[in-house]
Amino acid sequence: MMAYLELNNVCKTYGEGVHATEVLSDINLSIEEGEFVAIVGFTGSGKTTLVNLINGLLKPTGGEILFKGKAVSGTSHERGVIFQNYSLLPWLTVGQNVSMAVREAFPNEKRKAVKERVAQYVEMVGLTPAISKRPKELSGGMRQRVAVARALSMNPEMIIMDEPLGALDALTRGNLQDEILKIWSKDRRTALLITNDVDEGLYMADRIIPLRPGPRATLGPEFKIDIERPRDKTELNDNPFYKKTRNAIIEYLMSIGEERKTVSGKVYALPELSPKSFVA
Ligand SMILES: Nc1ncnc2c1ncn2[C@@H]1O[C@H](COP(=O)(O)OP(=O)(O)OP(=O)(O)O)[C@@H](O)[C@H]1O
Repeated sequence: MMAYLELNNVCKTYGEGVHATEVLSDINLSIEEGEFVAIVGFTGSGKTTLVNLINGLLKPTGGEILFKGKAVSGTSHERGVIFQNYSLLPWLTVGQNVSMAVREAFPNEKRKAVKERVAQYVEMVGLTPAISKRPKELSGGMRQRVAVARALSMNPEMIIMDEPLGALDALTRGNLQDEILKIWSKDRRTALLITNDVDEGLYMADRIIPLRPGPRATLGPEFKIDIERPRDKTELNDNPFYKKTRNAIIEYLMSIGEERKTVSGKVYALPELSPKSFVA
């Protein structure tokens, strides 16, 4: 069977000649429709580059990226991205930020239908009372909710998340994880989450794949997260499979971190690995 998203021997080099840096090297990834995959990577290892390649903002230097069997060329509303920095337009209200996306994705939709769709997604992320506010009047968590609403309002088949919750406090982060999971499980959109937080990946994904540190970053072995959904954070902490998998991933990340350090003399920041007390 053809995979839903497929990366075959994908490489990405920035610059040319002596200034060339191969950021990603030989990336092979295959995601099935409806799957939730998390890629856990080190800071600066090329996570955003990978997102932009899959999204179609960047072209691979080598290899191919197939979405539903066709080579990705440019961005598409079929793939919605939630960026790490919200990227809201500061002079527009919450409703207007979402509306812009809706009109772009559904150019033929009538005003009333657009308005209804905007209201629906703003409601979904619990921001109806703030619909007329501008980004500067919102907290970081609220802004990220707008970004989530905006990406989902375009009704993408696949949701790509580039460290979407990195800047948020633990409580807000937990709430938004749950909201994204709720939306994802409702119609099982294919989802790709890029994160530096192993626990976030363990809580949300079906599979975790480490991105080895760059330059020439490549994907490591996958870890399957065979834990029933919906998952309960408090129970997860006592789940032997969860503990075993978490340890295995962390051990793997630490070992490649050490390897790189001795190879390049450079220090790479590790993803968040410390044990966490989950907020229920
Ligand atoms: N347009 C560009 N030109 C040259 N080098 C670039 C460009 N974009 C990114 N890089 C380099 O590629 C490497 C990977 O960058 P990228 O932003 O993909 O990493 P990241 O894992 O998303 O980082 P972070 O965790 O800090 O967000 C970095 O060393 C960066 O300096």
